[in-house]
Amino acid sequence: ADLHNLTVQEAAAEADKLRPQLVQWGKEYYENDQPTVPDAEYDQVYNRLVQLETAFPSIVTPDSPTQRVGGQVDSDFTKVPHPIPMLSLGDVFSAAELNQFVERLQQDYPEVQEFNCELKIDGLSIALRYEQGRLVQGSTRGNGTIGEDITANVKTIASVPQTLSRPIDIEVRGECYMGKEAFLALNQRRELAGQAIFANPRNAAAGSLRQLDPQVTAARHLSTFMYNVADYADLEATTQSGMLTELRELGFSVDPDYQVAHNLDEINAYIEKYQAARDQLSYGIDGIVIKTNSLALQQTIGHTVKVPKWAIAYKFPPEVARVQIEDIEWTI
Ligand SMILES: CC(C)(CNC(=O)c1ccc(Oc2ccccc2)cc1)c1ccc2c(N)nc(N)nc2n1
Repeated sequence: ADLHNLTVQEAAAEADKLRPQLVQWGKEYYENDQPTVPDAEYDQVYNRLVQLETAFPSIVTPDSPTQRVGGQVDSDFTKVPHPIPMLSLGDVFSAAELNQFVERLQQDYPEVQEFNCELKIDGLSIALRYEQGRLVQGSTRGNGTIGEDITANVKTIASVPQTLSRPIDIEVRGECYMGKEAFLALNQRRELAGQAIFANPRNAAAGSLRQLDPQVTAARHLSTFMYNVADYADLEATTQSGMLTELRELGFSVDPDYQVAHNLDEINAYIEKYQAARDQLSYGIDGIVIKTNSLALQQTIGHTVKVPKWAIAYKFPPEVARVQIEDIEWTI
């Protein structure tokens, strides 16, 4: 029944029915990995219990599944400010526009002679904060200046290091994504359970990260590729490519496909290489990011309110889902 016309007693009665159900399903899931219900059904019942307990805090019991360590009762996540904003990227959709961007940049700043080319992974941006080399907070990009706290969830992602190789304070940003295989498997499970499937890997990753229950996130096989440091003052690197190498040495998962380019021809060769290899990659990419390689020059060139002026995203046309013609019913 709709939350608003429930009495406290009715809410308590409904919650008392849902809890043992979730505990039972949780046991099947976490102990012998034999869930009798699909994730989506678990999520649905869990979120109903969260709604009931949020609307009627007096009915919360200490043993409620929502009170598990790391679980959060409030359905909206704690907000996390990004003092150093997580900027967006300007987009271009053709070689001509890309050439224009590079030529104009080199006209304004002739000293720009090196670029770093990186894949643009089809996921969502996250920030990871470490103190003395230990993970203390994970957050989503949100609107670039305010994100959501997803610390408990990022801790379940295998590629997120809990401890770095050096005990430094650092905030690292990158992409959280779901690989193609994990995406297809998840959608097959949801299809079998008659649940709505995710339209693309990005939505699947976002839905999996924004789970109130970290154990559900853990089962979604998320991956990360880190690509930026909020304040790189303590790093040795003086270039974007060097910073990525240093991030890998610190223990982060970094996409190895980055490559330094010295001119438009080398940039275009990189783009052609990955446009051709797109289907073979184990994760989705929606473009290529070209950055001025020198970190000092990045600071000189600067940024607008929303995007850096020393980087551009060259976007690929959206991958079309191939459907065999014989699968389509023709109405004559
Ligand atoms: C370049 C940047 C926008 C990150 N950089 C920033 O967010 C950023 C943030 C503050 C900056 O400068 C400031 C420092 C202090 C205060 C304000 C701004 C500069 C860059 C970006 C965004 C998305 C990317 C993506 N999907 N894939 C790859 N491979 N790279 C990406 N790179």
